[in-house]
Amino acid sequence: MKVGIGFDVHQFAENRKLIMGGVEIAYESGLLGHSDADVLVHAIMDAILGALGKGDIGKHFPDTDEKYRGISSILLLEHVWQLVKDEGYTMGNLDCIIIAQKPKMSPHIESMREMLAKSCGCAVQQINVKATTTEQLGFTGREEGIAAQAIVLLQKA
Ligand SMILES: Nc1ccn([C@@H]2O[C@H](COP(=O)(O)O)[C@@H](O)[C@H]2O)c(=O)n1
Ligand SMILES: C[C@@]1(CO)OP(=O)(O)OP(=O)(O)OC[C@H]1O
Repeated sequence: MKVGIGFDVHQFAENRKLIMGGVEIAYESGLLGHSDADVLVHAIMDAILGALGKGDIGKHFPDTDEKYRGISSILLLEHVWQLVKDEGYTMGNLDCIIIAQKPKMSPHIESMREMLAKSCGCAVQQINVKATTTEQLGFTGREEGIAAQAIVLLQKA
């Protein structure tokens, strides 16, 4: 078995789509990034790469490379998941948390789980997505951005 953790933060920006766990959420602003800035998927990829001992997303997908501009992070996750398969591992379970004052994530959680399970070739039941506010405290509480954390357990296939 291999375990890994991931964490990421992106700031809010106007005229950007809000993509979370591969799901587009209708909201007044989105997140800024070189990619689609899907902060949840970024934390998940870092957790997976950590479990594999293969660095982080900045190493695999540098933000200086134009080919990643505006790219769907779900596509990047599918690439990372191929590395898992190449190493002979499969999903044990993935747990993650979105730290956001707004918007409300709960209506979108099931769609996110389905997207993530599809990308990682596993059952929805192996993926858990949670959300919390920080009770108006800190940068997330001031609605300056969104953070996400993830932990993954990989098992030998
Ligand atoms: N952006 C968010 C934040 C929270 N939720 C849901 O609300 C519950 C209560 O959050 P607290 O921060 O007040 O503890 C939380 O457990 C989530 O179910 C959400 O959907 N979106
Ligand atoms: C995903 C990448 C690559 O497009 O870009 P961003 O969307 O800026 O995300 P970040 O978490 O800052 O770092 C990884 C990047 O290399």
